[in-house]
Amino acid sequence: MALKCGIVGLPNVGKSTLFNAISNNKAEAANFPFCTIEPNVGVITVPDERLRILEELVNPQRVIPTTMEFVDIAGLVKGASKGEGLGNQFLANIREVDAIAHVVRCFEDDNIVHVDGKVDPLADKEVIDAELQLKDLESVDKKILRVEKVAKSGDSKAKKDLEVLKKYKNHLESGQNARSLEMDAEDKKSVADLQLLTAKPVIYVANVEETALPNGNAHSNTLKEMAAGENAEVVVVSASIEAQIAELEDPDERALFLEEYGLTESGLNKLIKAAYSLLDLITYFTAGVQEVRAWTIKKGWKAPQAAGVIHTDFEKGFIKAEVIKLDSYQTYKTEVACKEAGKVAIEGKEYVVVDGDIMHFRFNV
Ligand SMILES: Nc1ncnc2c1ncn2[C@@H]1O[C@H](COP(=O)(O)OP(=O)(O)OP(=O)(O)O)[C@@H](O)[C@H]1O
Ligand SMILES: [Mg+2]
Repeated sequence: MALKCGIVGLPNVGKSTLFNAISNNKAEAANFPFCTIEPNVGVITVPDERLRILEELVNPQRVIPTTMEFVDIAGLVKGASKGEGLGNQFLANIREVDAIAHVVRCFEDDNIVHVDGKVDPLADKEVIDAELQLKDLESVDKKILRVEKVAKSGDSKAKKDLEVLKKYKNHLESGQNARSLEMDAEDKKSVADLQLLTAKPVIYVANVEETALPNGNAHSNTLKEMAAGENAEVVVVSASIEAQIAELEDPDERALFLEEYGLTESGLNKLIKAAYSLLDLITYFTAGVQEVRAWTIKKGWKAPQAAGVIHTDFEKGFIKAEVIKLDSYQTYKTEVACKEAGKVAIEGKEYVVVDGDIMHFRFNV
């Protein structure tokens, strides 16, 4: 289940700098099985302190974190929805991602050209939003044309679709993003096939100058105020610093570097984690002497479905799951000791996996 987060924004705002930092992370995770990489896609590991805790307890041969993909989508400009600056191609790239990291320039630097002449995070954000909205409007209009005919013939599903589509049309035409339209899950089905760009969950990345770390500057604060109104998160990073951090291989050196900038964690890590939870993803672990491993599932998944991420046979032949909580593992140190202390729960098909569960599946093939 590869989660893709697209890096979107105006040209020259720091997207590639950020992406390069991410790609360096990918090189670090090079011992990964099954990662095919396209030139514009970086497969990165999802940072998780719990893996280190498990590693110390279990002392396995290898530790395998879970991964996520970042896609560097080239800069969008005004008119992108009309094909300006290869816009259509880039917009098609956005269609394929699950979440959007919207990079907004918040750094002042006269040497770095801003496409619209001045640093103005809200105006920049609106340019991007408007292009995505126009593209969505195009999708909605096309579907309206199709559905209208069927609706006229009295088809009740088409009538309902039409009603929902018109709501989206009005919403988009008033300059708003599809994600802010309140719709129940049933109604949303009428637009699900369109994969609306502005319906995708978004995180804003405020790219500030390094002297503005750790808390950001006036520009990033403006962005935060805006984002609060959208219930969206803002991650403050300095892309150029992130690139430097990514080049440091020694964790101690990294920690020192971060400390110098008053940071406890790299902006990239924060961004990855934020993207992960934005998509309602959670992690469970398997822990054995051969391998300690993190697995990604969606919040709310039951044990058999979660087991299926490891192997389809695990899902098909699911019998039971043994579940240990991380704090029990930390207290009792081994699986055997956990068992003796009654801290291994035996769960059935209806068990909803909780973030951080350490799972052992029993199955039949
Ligand atoms: N936080 C920052 N502070 C100062 N300069 C920065 C910062 N982030 C990026 N830059 C500089 O901004 C310039 C543009 O960065 P970059 O190439 O990453 O932008 P981009 O968004 O990928 O542009 P494009 O859409 O054209 O590919 C680079 O010279 C980079 O070093
Ligand atoms: Mg670039």
